[in-house]
Amino acid sequence: MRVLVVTAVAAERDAVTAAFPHTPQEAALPGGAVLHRTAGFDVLAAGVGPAAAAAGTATALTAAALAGEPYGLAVSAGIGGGFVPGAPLGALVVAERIVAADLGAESPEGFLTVTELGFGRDAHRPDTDLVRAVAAAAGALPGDVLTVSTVTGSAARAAELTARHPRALAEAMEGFGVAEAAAAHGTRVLELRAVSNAVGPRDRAAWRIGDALAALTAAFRALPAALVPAGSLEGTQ
Ligand SMILES: O=C(O)c1cccc(C(=O)CC[C@H]2O[C@@H](n3cnc4c(=O)[nH]cnc43)[C@H](O)[C@@H]2O)c1
Repeated sequence: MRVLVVTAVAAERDAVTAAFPHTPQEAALPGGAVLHRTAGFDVLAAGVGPAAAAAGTATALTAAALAGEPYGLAVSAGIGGGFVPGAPLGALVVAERIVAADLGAESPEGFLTVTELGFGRDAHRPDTDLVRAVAAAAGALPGDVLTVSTVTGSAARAAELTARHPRALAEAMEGFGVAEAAAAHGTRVLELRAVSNAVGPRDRAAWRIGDALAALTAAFRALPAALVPAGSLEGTQ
């Protein structure tokens, strides 16, 4: 089975495909997005945010299903903000839970999750064995990864998220969208983030994007070893 990897931007997509020896083959999806296919992994730069991620993931999963070659796993991957001190710059984080951290409602008593409001779910829990295998193979830290629509830019917001999600190691903007689309197809999901910046007061000059992209490439070099025993790469080359 093949693996679908969904990133936000092209630089992240290219960091993933750089892990593999062959030049990726390009394949157009309905609607015009382009998959980069290599060594059992199809990588899609679907855009920034959960809506773009869900739309791109659903399109790729549907196209594969209609072609009679469904994916065995969808992976949300890219750079992300790390909560200090648990996830320093350059660290890799694999999601134990993929959490929609700002999907819900404010109330005088505090934030209400979409689950508390009675609609759908506010978190997906990837397969525990798969998470453990990826953590061991790639040297990734297991913890919660938050999906937010607005990048955290203040100490107060970082503290609020940490109080609400004490197991959070990273935040990014796409994981929950990928996970919702994967769940709709009955496809397993993972989220893998390389930490480019600390979650907190905005300081774009301090982002270490190059180091994080290099960590992402290293993680995907290690990933096949973790996925073969789990059956996600059987029958691929
Ligand atoms: O400017 C560049 O060269 C560049 C190269 C690769 C990626 C980027 C991005 O800006 C990616 C945006 C993407 O990154 C995630 N992200 C990173 N840090 C955070 C954060 O602190 N909070 C939330 N999201 C973060 C996010 O998933 C964005 O989609 C630029």
